[in-house]
Amino acid sequence: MDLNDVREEIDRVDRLLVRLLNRRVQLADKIGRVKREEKVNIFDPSREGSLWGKLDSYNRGPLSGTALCAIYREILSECRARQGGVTVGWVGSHDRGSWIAAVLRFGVRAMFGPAEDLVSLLEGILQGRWAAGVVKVNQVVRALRRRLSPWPLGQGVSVYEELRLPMGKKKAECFWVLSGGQSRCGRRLLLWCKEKEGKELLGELNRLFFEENVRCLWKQKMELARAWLYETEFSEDVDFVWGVGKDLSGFLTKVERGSVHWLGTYSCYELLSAPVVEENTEPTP
Ligand SMILES: O=C(O)C(=O)C[C@]1(C(=O)O)C=C[C@@H](O)C=C1
Repeated sequence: MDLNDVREEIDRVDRLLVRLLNRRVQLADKIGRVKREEKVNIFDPSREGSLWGKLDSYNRGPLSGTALCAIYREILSECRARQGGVTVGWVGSHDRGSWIAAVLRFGVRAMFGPAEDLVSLLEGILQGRWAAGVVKVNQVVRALRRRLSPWPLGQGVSVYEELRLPMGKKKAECFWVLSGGQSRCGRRLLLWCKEKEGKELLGELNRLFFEENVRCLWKQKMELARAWLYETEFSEDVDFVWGVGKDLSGFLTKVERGSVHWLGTYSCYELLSAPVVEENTEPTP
């Protein structure tokens, strides 16, 4: 194989890619003009949610999903910036995890601002100061346990995505992307675990966090979970499908990719064992 021949081919592909990228940016500019005229928000989390699903289904490899995601993160970041830009709030000045997650989600062309706590983040989103917010799931859980803040769903702010940042070999830190409006994912919780555990955890979760806000559904069998998703996914009030259990994400990734609007998975045990932090015991920056 002649190296120069392959490099020439790469040059041709690069030229084409750059041309196509500019075409995409021009189309986003067009949308930006309409959005300005009609006073529509630049950041559209539902549209972006469906875009991630579509990209994944277009990708036949060998490009990895992670790489495709990283490339599109910056493409979208540029498109939003040209439309006027989005500001993203993040909670947790004492640890930079949420900020890193925010940059990894919104790219280098977004603007970022720290929020004192979850309540100020929710307020900032409601008041339009931030188009989106990123918060560690454990921080939401802690705030809920201290009854410091309302469950964000149904209060004018919704959870749109869950991000997982790998931390070490086996661990990952979970973050939520919040934004204004009603996300298309409902208020149902899909628990995916053994019957006995499921019943216990369901009771505990309801008692601790969700009260009347979230309808919980527990399914033990894959076929039932699938039937449940088909039956509910496009109905109005299903906005939030939250799976708990190890196998669920793999199953949905394979079977349902692109059709489930948003799905987060989290271990119930991690959630429930999150320490209750008393007032004034937060680590200081
Ligand atoms: O579809 C839109 O509303 C756009 O503005 C385009 C676009 C994109 O570049 O794909 C950009 C920003 C939005 O958050 C969603 C998608």
